Amino acid sequence: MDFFRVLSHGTKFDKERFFNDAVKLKMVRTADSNEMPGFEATKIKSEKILKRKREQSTEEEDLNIFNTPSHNECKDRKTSATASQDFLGDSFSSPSSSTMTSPKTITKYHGKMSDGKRRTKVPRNERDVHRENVSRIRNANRIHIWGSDIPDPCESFQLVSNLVDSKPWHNIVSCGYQVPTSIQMQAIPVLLQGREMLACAPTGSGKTVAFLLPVIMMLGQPKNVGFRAVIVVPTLELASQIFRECQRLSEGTGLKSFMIDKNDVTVERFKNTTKCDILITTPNRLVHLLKLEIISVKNVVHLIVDECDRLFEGGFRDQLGFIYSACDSPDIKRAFFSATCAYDVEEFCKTHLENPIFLNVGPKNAAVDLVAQELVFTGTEAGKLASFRDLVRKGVEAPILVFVQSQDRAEELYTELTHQGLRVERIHGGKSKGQRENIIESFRLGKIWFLICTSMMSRGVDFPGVKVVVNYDLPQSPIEYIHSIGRTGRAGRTGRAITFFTEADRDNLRRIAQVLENSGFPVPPYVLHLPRLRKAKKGKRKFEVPNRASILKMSKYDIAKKKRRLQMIRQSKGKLDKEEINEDGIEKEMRVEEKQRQQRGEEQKRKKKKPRNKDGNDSIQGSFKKKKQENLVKKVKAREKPTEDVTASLSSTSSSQSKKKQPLVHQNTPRHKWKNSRKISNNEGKKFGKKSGKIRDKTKS
Ligand SMILES: Nc1ncnc2c1ncn2[C@@H]1O[C@H](COP(=O)(O)OP(=O)(O)OP(=O)(O)O)[C@@H](O)[C@H]1O
Repeated sequence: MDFFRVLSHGTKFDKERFFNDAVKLKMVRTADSNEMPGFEATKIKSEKILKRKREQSTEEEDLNIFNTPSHNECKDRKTSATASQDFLGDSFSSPSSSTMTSPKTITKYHGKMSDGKRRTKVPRNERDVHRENVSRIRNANRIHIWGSDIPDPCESFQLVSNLVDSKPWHNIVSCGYQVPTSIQMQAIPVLLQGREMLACAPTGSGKTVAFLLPVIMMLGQPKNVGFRAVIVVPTLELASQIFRECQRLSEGTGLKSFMIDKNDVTVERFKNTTKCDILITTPNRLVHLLKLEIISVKNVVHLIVDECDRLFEGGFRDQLGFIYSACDSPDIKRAFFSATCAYDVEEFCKTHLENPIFLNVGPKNAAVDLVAQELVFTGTEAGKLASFRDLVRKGVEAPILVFVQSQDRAEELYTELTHQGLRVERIHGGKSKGQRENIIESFRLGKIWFLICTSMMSRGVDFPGVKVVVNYDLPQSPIEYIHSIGRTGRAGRTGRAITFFTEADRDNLRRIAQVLENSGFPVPPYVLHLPRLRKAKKGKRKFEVPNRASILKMSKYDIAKKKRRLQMIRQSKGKLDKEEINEDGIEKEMRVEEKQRQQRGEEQKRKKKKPRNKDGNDSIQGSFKKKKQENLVKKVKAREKPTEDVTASLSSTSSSQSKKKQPLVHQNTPRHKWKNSRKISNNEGKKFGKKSGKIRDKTKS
């Protein structure tokens, strides 16, 4: 019998059709069985049919989440899973099962049976009650799950096995997490059971804790054998955010986490990584290090891929494949997480994961319902800027994230908005790591109100305070849209998302409008009647971006002038504090500005403190005046001196000079003496320039 069970694991055994065989194999309870005396076999059979129908009606709802082409396959597997559960006996043996609603024997009126016989009141056993309880929790939390031998969800952190009073428990409490979110309720028990899974849950629903907590709990104590868990994410910003969260949750456990954040690949840097247990990285950096054989992932037993649908795109796909095959420990357990799920990922998980569990929270690929979404037609690019200014003028709650299509457009919008005196910054791939970190930190601290960013920031990054997201340029796909608006409305908070569109967005508009409509927000009817994008074009559009007119309203001359000015300012700052400017962080720049301001202030204070002269002049001015006067006196004296000398020498011989100045004397002096004096005065004119000549002329006249 056991051998038969093992052989038929996962297959469907039609107990209705082969009822007699099932009775022989003791797969169904009969009237003769000791467990349920007094019931006829036929009654049990009909009860089973009814029960299955009941289960199917609730479980079919769950299956709808996989309405991809693999839907039928999923359905078959689901039935087989249910069958295998029946076949293998009670599958609800997780620790939390005992803490569910206390089992009672309840009787229920089942209605008319399929064979037309009058219905009976059927006593329901412990297992039925338990199942109903589990599906009640799942339905209430919109948890849709598929797979075999699924553990029960846990409605509170206390119900997670071995968590209470452990170090991670204290960390959970100190983080202020009181109850698990929907994804945490189900994903934590699944991972703790050592199962492989694919999980999709809305943005901001706490997926990070959902995978970090079980990984930390299962790693237990540090072992000094190198990395035992690897978490792969698409961006550095997300990596550092998860690294921070990991450090918070693993505090006191002795586990060490490590993030590959620099391009520095020297062996020295990774020498001590054997003491680290959890590695958080972007795929390209890890692949690089693996190829250089600087680090090893041979002991990795937990591989977590966050934002998995993004990592299945473009160049990331090969890198992920490399990491996947490098983590080849026989005990490896893999889990894939994202807010949006792609068909490729599902197919991959179905074929490559071992007995996987598929988990979905809420409707598949939908925007988070706490965000109010708006579509705004702006006509042209100029209209966008006007609409944005209008938004600001009317009053919009900061901080605000503004998404644009490219780095260039981020720079252009930044230039335009800085004119308004808004506290704006931009962040994109063109910025260095240090700059990006500084900007994010300033944004978190509220020093920046408007952060202009590219799609690089649309995934995973958690700014709990962001109330409004503006899609200045329409995102390229509904998936990108869902992630970008998911930067607001996080962890149960509400938010607002405003999306601008122009005629250039004709191709993508319909698909994005569909997301709004599905969430119940108004969409102009004409948008929903736009022609569908052909499949071939749809694939291309992922990499094609609409040609948009420049955001800048200034002329090229003004832009060049402004650039020159900025350069000059930068250079002058560089002279002041070269080191700080080299880092080019906002805070540093602010500090430089602050320093300059302080210097200016001190100078002014010093000026104010200086004593003033009686006549109200500053002492400096007074002394300057004094000096000027002295100089003048000196000059005059210098000019006067030779004349005096001459007159003195003359006066010794004659008093012609005095006669010259006093014509009355002239008249009285003898003629020859006057002549001599005239001669001397002529010489004097030659000697001291025209002035004396002029004087002479005047005297002549
Ligand atoms: N149980 C909890 N109770 C309250 N807040 C929580 C809980 N778990 C996580 N959070 C908070 O929810 C916020 C979002 O979490 P997280 O970044 O993990 O979301 P996510 O699902 O990964 O989002 P995204 O899909 O955008 O990456 C964080 O600020 C986190 O601190």
